Amino acid sequence: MSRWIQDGDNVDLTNERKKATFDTERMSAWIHGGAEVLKRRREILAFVKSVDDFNDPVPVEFLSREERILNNARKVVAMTGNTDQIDGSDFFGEGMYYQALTMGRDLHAMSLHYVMFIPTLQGQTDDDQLDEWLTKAISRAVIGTYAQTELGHGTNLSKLETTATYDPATEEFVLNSPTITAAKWWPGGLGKSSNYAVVVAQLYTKGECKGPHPFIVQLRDDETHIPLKGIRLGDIGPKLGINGNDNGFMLFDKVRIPRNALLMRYAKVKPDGTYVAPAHSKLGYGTMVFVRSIMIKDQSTQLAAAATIATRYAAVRRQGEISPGKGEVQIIDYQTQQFRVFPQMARAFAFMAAATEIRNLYMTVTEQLTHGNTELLAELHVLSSGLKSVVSWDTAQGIEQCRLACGGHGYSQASGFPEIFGYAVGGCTYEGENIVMLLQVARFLMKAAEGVKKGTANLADIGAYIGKTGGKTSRLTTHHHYTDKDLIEDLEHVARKQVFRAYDRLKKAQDHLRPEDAWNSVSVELAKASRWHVRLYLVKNFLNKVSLAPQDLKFVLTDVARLYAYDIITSSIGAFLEDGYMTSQQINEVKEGLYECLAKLRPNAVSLVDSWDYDDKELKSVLGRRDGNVYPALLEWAQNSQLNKTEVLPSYHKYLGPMMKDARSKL
Ligand SMILES: Cc1cc2nc3c(=O)[nH]c(=O)nc-3n(C[C@H](O)[C@H](O)[C@H](O)COP(=O)(O)OP(=O)(O)OC[C@H]3O[C@@H](n4cnc5c(N)ncnc54)[C@H](O)[C@@H]3O)c2cc1C
Repeated sequence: MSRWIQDGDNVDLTNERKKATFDTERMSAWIHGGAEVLKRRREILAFVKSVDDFNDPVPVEFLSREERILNNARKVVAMTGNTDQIDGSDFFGEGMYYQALTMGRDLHAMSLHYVMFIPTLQGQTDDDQLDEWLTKAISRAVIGTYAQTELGHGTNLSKLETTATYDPATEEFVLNSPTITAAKWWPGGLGKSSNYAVVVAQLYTKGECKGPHPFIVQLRDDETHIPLKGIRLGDIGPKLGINGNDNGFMLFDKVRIPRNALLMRYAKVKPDGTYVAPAHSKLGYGTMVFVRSIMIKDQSTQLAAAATIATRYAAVRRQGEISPGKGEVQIIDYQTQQFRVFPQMARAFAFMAAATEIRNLYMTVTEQLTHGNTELLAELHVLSSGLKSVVSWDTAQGIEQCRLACGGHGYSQASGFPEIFGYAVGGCTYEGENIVMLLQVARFLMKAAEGVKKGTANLADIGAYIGKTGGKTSRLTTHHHYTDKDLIEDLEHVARKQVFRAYDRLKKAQDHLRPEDAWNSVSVELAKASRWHVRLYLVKNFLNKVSLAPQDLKFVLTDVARLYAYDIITSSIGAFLEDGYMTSQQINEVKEGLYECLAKLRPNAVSLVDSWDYDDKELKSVLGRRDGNVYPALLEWAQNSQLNKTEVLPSYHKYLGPMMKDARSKL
């Protein structure tokens, strides 16, 4: 390697960092919730880096699936020995950082254990069950997963086919998969790792079906780990991403489980088979809401990682010329490049701000529920469903934009993008398919619109704009005088208009169609209304958070927040023009504002992404290296390829060599 010296063109990122107009360290503290949290995060990172078992001997993208699963399992066990250092059960806080550093864009044998199994036990068991199961789960004496989805049904829970039929003679439930489509399909860690699961099955008692309920079920023998009699289990095979996880399938053949396997915090079955219904029909949704809430943080972290890679690489990479004779240009100086990458950075900031809010709301609701208060449950359900949908969607698209912005090297696994995308895009589907989630949000919006029309609406915070009467035209004059208040009013106008457009169309359709058909016939408009509702929330929340930021950070954060909002407006120009609410001149003003933000963010870009404080070990991207020393690192990374371990591949000897030899002999 020493024979070839470094190309003098390679950019030292320290020069980029000197251009920043703010203090990166202070920005990092602001992002992470204070200097103390940032310090703790760094301590954890330093600790994890110091333990050999947490590190990957070779980059995981070079491993087979089995090797990846083994690699992850080793880290899980290393984590067990260090739980006093790292509490992996706190997925809002340190657990998340831990995830990011050690497993990153993969899930491991115990991911579902922490994200779904333990939270379900905490949320759905009665006191006796909690005593029995939580200690075992937290100590890792058992590894659990969450098995709800089936081969035939995921979204439509009411049509799940797995049955749990109560037998009062033995005080047991009989778990059964009557058909192939009843096979549980997808649960993380089910294929080979977990020995327990929360299984969702249709509860039958006294000849009546009471709908889907959660049961705790042992799947594998404690000693041998072989599936128990009557349970067929396996791995579902390779996927687009998350291949270090053994997502599994499972079929039951009349498996008997005790009565108290039913998680009985809300619904109960008495020994004689009498069913006791939960006090509130939505109480069982707690775990889903929890996971959706943490997903906002998780997704924003993935988009931030992608934006970090694309921004740093854009500062390193030189291509083409702007002024002849002045040498090749850092691609970050092209406006088109800024237009592609900076909005992704802005989105990641906006999503992180929302993640903090939704976390706080989740905590409040959980506290209220312990006192039997369900007042905010619906709001949390709507907000978490809508945010989950919009954020995961925009994250997936944003990652792809970042990848494209890195040209050919973005296509290499060395960039990190394939792993990031493969992981993040799964979030569009699990925990509620995105469109289905938007349609759930739309139910709330249609109810709110109905209330406004009838004068009975009682709209708190997030839905209040639906009941407002806004101006007929935008107040925007020039982008220099475009206040946060004006901007929010403009977005509120479009969101409100879409809510009532969907509502009016729904009402019209209901005149001649059955309610379900009417709903389906306007569902594209309904989903649109939900998207606007969520985007409005994201902008409002971000602007508000920025308005409370320290003065020295506020300048640059305002550019970031404005870019986020302007990008939303300029991506949907028609919505602002169609009813004459804005003129094309006003839209041009927004565009000017956007271009100005790009130019203002250019000198701050590298430092802004630095503020997320990713360590190279976390980022796992050759292109996104903190020191910008991309090219030698790419050559070194490629040496990991199995194909480079031999001078000539056996395939040459077996197929290609003889073919060419034969062809040569015939010339
Ligand atoms: C990476 C990954 C991990 C997963 N982990 C788990 C796990 O640990 N445990 C578990 O139980 N499950 C898990 N799942 C399954 C996941 O929860 C389901 O895939 C998800 O709920 C969607 O259900 P589905 O696959 O049946 O999609 P479908 O519902 O069949 O969706 C297919 C299409 O139909 C549309 N559609 C469906 N219903 C409607 C409707 N009512 N109105 C309009 N359009 C509709 C959807 O929008 C979508 O476009 C995982 C999935 C993935 C991808």
